[in-house]
Amino acid sequence: MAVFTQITHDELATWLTPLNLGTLVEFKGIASGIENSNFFVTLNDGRHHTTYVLTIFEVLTPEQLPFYLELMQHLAIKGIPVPRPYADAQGQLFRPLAGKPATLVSKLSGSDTATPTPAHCASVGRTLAQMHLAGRDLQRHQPNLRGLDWWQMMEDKVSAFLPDHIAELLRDEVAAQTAFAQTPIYKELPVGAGHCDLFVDNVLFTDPNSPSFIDFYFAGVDTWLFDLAVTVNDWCIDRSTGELLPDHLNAMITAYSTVVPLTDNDRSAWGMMLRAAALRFWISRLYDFYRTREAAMLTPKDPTHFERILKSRRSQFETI
Ligand SMILES: Nc1ncnc2c1ncn2[C@@H]1O[C@H](COP(=O)(O)OP(=O)(O)OP(=O)(O)O)[C@@H](O)[C@H]1O
Ligand SMILES: N[C@@H](CCO)C(=O)O
Repeated sequence: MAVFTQITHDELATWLTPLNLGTLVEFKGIASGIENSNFFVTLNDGRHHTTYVLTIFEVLTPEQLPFYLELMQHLAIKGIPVPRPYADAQGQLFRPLAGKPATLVSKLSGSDTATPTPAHCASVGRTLAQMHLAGRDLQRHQPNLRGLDWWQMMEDKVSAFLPDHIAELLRDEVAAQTAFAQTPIYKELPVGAGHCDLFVDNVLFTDPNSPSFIDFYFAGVDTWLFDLAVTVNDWCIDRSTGELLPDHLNAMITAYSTVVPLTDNDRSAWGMMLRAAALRFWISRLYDFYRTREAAMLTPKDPTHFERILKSRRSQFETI
């Protein structure tokens, strides 16, 4: 279930009026997703029925939202296949609905794939690189809020729940990433707006060559290589072992580097970035696992999947 906030037809119709997109025909909650309340909303502009996606933000604050929504708007205007948020006459991209910030964005076609192939990986890699280039002139800046500072802050909180040898792994990796962030190799990596959560369930396809990216609500300014590593760690793996699949990996890296060439420095950093990307989601899943159990709300995602991926990447790539 992913409708945490209930709304009425009248309440929504009133909220939609300043967008001037048409009259409300119907709306229905979207079942998947764990962060926000999402609805498909159908409007009639006098000639056509068009369906949009309404998101009510359950956790994100009005201070954090402008970056995500302006990034999506910026990318959509530049032709990157992402949802376009709609503004009212004052240019506001979100306004309160049922006491929480809410936005209306375009609905993209297609569905996610349960079985990524090298062809999917190639189109995702190419589009990710195009997205990185298109984001270079975005004016607004917000760091990846799930970056190194957050890992350091979360380490003690989640360690409390872990057996000693697993807490030791966590401590060791956070320390390795802290040291790596001080190296010239890290400091030379290209930085810009990234999706930072481009998992298989956040990409919709009408065919394997036409991906659209959704769910930008963990986006942030980080190294482009970290964004690519997050993507590789979900798209180019054997899902039971977490091991990298060479054909998927080659397809994604080759397609990405056709648009944004990878440098020798990028290659030197690659192993640590794959480890960083695994660490980021291991920590967030650990946190959600214990927090969600307390709240008894949703089935949490499996943290041991990323513990396994981190161990595998650590055995493959040494600390720099
Ligand atoms: N712009 C869109 N166009 C089409 N479908 C969308 C769009 N936005 C969301 N969806 C649908 O709604 C579902 C849930 O959206 P989303 O993944 O953003 O939820 P969430 O709770 O924010 O995310 P998550 O649990 O992945 O962090 C998606 O899997 C997709 O099916
Ligand atoms: N992609 C994240 C969830 C947040 O979108 C995960 O699989 O842990």
